[in-house]
Amino acid sequence: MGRKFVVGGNWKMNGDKNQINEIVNNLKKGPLDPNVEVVIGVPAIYLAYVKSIVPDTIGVAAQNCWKVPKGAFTGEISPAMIKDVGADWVILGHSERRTIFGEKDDLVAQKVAHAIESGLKVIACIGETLDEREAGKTEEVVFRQTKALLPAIGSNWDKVVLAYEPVWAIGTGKSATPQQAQDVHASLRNWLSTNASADVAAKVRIQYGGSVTGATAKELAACPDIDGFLVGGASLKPEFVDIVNATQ
Ligand SMILES: O=C(COP(=O)(O)O)NO
Repeated sequence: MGRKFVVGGNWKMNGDKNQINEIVNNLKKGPLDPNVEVVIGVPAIYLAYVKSIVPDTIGVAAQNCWKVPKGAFTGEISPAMIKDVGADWVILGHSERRTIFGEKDDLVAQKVAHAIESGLKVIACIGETLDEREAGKTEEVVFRQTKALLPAIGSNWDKVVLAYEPVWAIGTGKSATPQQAQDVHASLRNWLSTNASADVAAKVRIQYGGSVTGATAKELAACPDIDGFLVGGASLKPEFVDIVNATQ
C-alpha cells in the first residue's frame, strides 16, 4: 500500500540529560532502517536540548500542547513554541492525557486543529479502556474518538498519524495480540473509508501502541494495517532500535 512505516518513541515523563544522551547516542549508533520514519516524543523541558543533539533524520515531538497561540495559560506550551525550538511534531490525545488529566474528545480536537494550523504534524492517539473492550465497545469508542477529529483535521490528513493504543495494554507488559491490533486497525481504516474518504483511509498511517517490545514488534509489524508503533517504556531502552527495524 506504500505507507511509510513510522515509529514513535514516547518518553513520557522520563529522562534527564545523562539518560537522554544515552538514548540519542543509541539512536545515532543504530543502525536505523532508512526506510522507517522515526519520531521521538520528548518532555517539553528537553525539546530544545534534544533538537541540538539529535540527527535531523529523526523527528522530535512534544507530548502535548495547548489550543491557542499564547496567553494566560500557566504551565502550558503552544505549537508556536514547539516550532520555535525546532520540533515539528506533537503527540495529542494520549490516553494518559485523557484519563489522568481529563481531556475530552472536543479538547483533543481543538488542540489537533490548532497544532495543524500552526504547522505541526500530529500523532493523534485513540484507544479503549479494558472496561470498554470487555463491554464490546472497542469500535464504538475508537470510531467516536476519530469522528471528533474529522473537522479538526479537515483536508490535512497528510499531517496526521493515528495511534491506536488500547489503554489496557499501555504500561502493562500485556500487548494486544497481532490479531487484536490488526482487527481494530482494519476496522478503523474501513470506517475512515466511509466517514473520511477512500484516499484518506488508504494513505493514513495507523500506529499501534501498548507494550510493544523488541520481541513483539516483528509479528505486529507484519500486520497489513499496522503502519508503525508508538512505543513507551521500550523507547527508553536500546531495544528501541530493534523495534524501529521490525520491518526488515
Ligand atoms: O503509551 C504508550 C505505550 O506505552 P508502553 O509501550 O510503555 O506500553 N505509547 O504512547
